[in-house]
Amino acid sequence: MTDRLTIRRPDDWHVHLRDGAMLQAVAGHTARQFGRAIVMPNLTPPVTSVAAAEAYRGRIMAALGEGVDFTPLMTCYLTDDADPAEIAAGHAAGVFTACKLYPAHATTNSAHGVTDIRRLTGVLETLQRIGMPLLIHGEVTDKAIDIFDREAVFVERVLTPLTRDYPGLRIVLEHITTAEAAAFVAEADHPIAATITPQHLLINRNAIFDGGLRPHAYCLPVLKRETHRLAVRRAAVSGSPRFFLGTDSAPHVVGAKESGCGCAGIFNAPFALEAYLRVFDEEGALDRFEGFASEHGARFYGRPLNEGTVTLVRDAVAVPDRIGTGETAVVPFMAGETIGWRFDG
Ligand SMILES: NC(=O)N[C@@H](CC(=O)O)C(=O)O
Ligand SMILES: [Zn+2]
Ligand SMILES: [Zn+2]
Repeated sequence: MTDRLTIRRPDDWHVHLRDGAMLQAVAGHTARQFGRAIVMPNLTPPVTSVAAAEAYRGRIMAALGEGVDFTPLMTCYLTDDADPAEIAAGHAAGVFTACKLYPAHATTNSAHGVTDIRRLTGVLETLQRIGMPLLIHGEVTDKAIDIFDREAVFVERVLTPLTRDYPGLRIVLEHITTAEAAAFVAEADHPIAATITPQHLLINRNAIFDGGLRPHAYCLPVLKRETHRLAVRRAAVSGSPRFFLGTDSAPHVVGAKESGCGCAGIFNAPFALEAYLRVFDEEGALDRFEGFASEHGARFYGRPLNEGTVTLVRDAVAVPDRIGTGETAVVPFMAGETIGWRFDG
């Protein structure tokens, strides 16, 4: 039995670092484990300009303080009026790493998102031409579609034609949750990849209703049934370079979760690597963990692999019930549970 695992320093290819007091509270958790992270732009207001992204990057670095070796990779939130010239300029200047497509009203802070992908023709042509990745929250927003089917329907109705119309467009389907999404990404004759969260690997939709309503297990795309969790797990440990780590760590203050209309989002940053490693351990795939955590994403994004390493040790680590106080009090993923691995730095 392997009791100690050292891998190249990993990256988080999908994270919400928020702003203000919450940014101060959570940024260090991500920077402690990861060398780089793709930072989601769904602030209020959203990050839609080069200037806003540069300012946000500055606030992230200020929150971390001096001497922290961490690179936030910034993204541009696409709206119906997104300007291809601004996006291309931001990419050329090294400010924008990717663009993020939120279908309007699909998830937290997506009210300014895209109402119809056909409005993005100029943007998509530009992204394809300059090789800039399009990151997608892949759910249809049609209220007539059952919430558990919205990702699979998105793959069929939106993603399939998108890959046909833009054969060179680099796409990351974010936080996949279904067998349909995993199969599409694995098999498509297209430059496409997917991020996978720890929660979609470790729990299924029963967790939302386990003895009562569990708001801290609620995220979007919503957890699916067990067969989907198993399909996503197989994809993660398959060794395919198209699947890589993206925590989707999405903190909401405890009162916003434990509410008559609780926010979607699971805060998993403090024990992210430990949670993922548990999955690879259970699957007998420890030898594939480094690819998933530290190599596949960097290669897809055309970035060098990180220097340096991190080490995880087999150990009983208790996840606290709550982290922080007041306006930054959050309940972490797996609160009150014990994880079998400890991050050793
Ligand atoms: N995943 C979530 O449930 N929530 C995210 C938004 C998102 O990634 O869709 C958030 O910003 O809170
Ligand atoms: Zn999302
Ligand atoms: Zn997210």
